[in-house]
Amino acid sequence: MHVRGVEHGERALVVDDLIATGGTLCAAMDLLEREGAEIVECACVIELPELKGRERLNGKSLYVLIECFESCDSQ
Ligand SMILES: O=P(O)(O)OC[C@H]1O[C@H](OP(=O)(O)OP(=O)(O)O)[C@H](O)[C@@H]1O
Ligand SMILES: Nc1ncnc2[nH]cnc12
Repeated sequence: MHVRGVEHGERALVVDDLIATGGTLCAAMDLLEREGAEIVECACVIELPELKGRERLNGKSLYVLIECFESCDSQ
């Protein structure tokens, strides 16, 4: 991942298509925070709640459109 053009104190919304373990969102937040951004919220289209990615976000607000449980896979 690569960050450019982030100014200290800027407010950031981190958007990804999917949250599974939360590793990707955490890495993105770490990178932005190191550049001085303030993460306001995260948003994803799909959450796989059973992988508990939300718990890795240090209490950061996460908005999702669809929660997909393992039982969704076969439907
Ligand atoms: O919450 P995590 O466990 O980090 O997983 C979520 C990430 O996994 C997928 O990307 P992937 O690395 O599979 O590649 P992609 O960008 O090609 O979709 C997805 O697009 C998220 O970015
Ligand atoms: N467990 C998972 N299922 C589907 N897509 C993914 N992308 C990253 N982890 C995934």
